[in-house]
Amino acid sequence: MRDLLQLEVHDLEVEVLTGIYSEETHLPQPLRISVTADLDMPERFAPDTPLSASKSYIDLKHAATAGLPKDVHFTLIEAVAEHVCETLFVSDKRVQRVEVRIVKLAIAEQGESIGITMVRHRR
Ligand SMILES: Nc1nc2c(c(=O)[nH]1)N=C([C@H](O)[C@@H](O)CO)CN2
Repeated sequence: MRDLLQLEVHDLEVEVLTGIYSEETHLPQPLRISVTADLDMPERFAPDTPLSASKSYIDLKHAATAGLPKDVHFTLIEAVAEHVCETLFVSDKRVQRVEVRIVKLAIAEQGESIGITMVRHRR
């Protein structure tokens, strides 16, 4: 089995224009987004191995925050997850798989978490 490195960022709260219903189409709403990216990695990380041998986890944070367009309405949160996946695949060919979990915070009634998890593999 191949070794892999998983970069992770969890529980980012991001305002995104998303939703099916008319009351959701004008104002951004809060989503909780977590991202895991599977990366090819070198044979070994030595003490002096530079960051270029890996990938900054800050890139994941950027893909799920500033990298999301403010002026696009995403009908489904699936499309938000898709955008995050595409950003990471395009940014680095070593990224082989991306998992994005999105919880739509505004629809919780008693603290439950409602949303999706998308897993995409590089095609
Ligand atoms: N799989 C999905 N189901 C639903 C979504 C969605 O984005 N993906 N969105 C909605 C509505 O926007 C809802 O959250 C508004 O309360 C319903 N189901």
